[in-house]
Amino acid sequence: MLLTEYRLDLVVQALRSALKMEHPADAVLRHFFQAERIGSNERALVAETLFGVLRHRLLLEHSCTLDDKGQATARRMALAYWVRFGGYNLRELEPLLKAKEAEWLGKVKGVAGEALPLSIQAELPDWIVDKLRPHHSEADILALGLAMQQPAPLDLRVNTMLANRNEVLQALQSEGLNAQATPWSPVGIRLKDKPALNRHALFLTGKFEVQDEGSQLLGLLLAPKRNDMVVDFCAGAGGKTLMLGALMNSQGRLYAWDISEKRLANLKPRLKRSGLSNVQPQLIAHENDSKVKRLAGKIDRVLVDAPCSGLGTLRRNPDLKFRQSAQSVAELNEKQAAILSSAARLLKQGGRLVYATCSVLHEENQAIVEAFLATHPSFTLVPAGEVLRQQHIDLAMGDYLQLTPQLHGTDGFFAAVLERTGT
Ligand SMILES: C[S@@+](CC[C@H](N)C(=O)[O-])C[C@H]1O[C@@H](n2cnc3c(N)ncnc32)[C@H](O)[C@@H]1O
Repeated sequence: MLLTEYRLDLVVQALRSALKMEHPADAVLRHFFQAERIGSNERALVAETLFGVLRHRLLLEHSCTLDDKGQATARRMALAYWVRFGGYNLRELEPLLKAKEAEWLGKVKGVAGEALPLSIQAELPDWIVDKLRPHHSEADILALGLAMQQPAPLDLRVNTMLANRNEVLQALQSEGLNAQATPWSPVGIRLKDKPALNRHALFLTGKFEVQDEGSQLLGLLLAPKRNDMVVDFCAGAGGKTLMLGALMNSQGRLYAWDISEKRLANLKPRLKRSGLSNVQPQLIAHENDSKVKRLAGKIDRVLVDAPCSGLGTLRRNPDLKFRQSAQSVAELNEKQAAILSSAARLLKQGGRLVYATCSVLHEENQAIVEAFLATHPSFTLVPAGEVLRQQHIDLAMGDYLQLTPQLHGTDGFFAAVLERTGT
């Protein structure tokens, strides 16, 4: 796309807001597009550059120190991004450049990435590298960081209440879309490109929903049965609730709880499309809400999709690594432990709970589960690998489900399967 002063100016305006990190990048972009009525080419350029800059922010900031100006302004970050990652050459940028910028950008192009510190190569701030180091090799941290710099594909889940995977797959392929069955989830479809699907007839009629394959595997680990009583404790807008409801064939009862009225409201239209009639969305005040006491010991399956740092979703939300911090993770850890121990009260003997996050940090994952097991002797860890085998899913895992983009092509997910074996 031709780069003009006008287009650069739009990009700089959007980036200035995003780089403040006061709001999530996708919200910044939404507000920007509402305020600026711009053409589709400009929208694509602004979105691509904004997310690209956030993905590569550490290297770009380093690049901004390579001349005597040294400042990482929105303009310089955008120019450096275009030269280094956007596929533009200096000649294409020339008409936009001020004195000495061409010289500086020549240096940016030549930076040898391999010689930079791990944090910059992996595009993970120091506080995240520090948290990963005790549990991962440097090579693994780098592989994770590099995989998180790639945009994610678009995964769909076929709603088995209304369609089967082949039918949806064939329909999408016949429209010329590059669609493949996902490797592990039997109800998933992966699209290589990211077409806008929110007006697609199969979406509007509830035959598919957008859901990462990793998230689908969490539902398959919980494996609710048709007439079970199930609680989705942190249901949000219901990404996983809808899958659980379909796995139950719209039978039994599925409570979708959350403390956020807004998120539960977003579940309503999705629920309507899905054709499910076994889901009951309910607002709870906090994890010790009286509803927990009322249903204690009565529930067959509980999903705790805990609030977390979201660091497993950096492909989609690259700004999270700058919006979270060691302190916010510590606060989340307290919440995660409190939610897990309260939710566990719901289970009847023999019942199953899945604790899950979309984080790659040990302290949000294994550490929470280990501390729970140490203080709750009536619960036993069931190896996730074993549950996957029972579900005929050919994915090798040990005690925990641990998914990463570099190994599995999914977002980063963690899950532990716990069973109430005692009273
Ligand atoms: C990871 S998100 C859930 C995403 C959702 N399960 C999905 O698949 O779309 C975590 C959710 O936990 C909710 N939450 C936070 N604190 C909670 C609490 N104390 N009890 C229940 N839900 C809580 C948040 O509002 C948020 O919607």
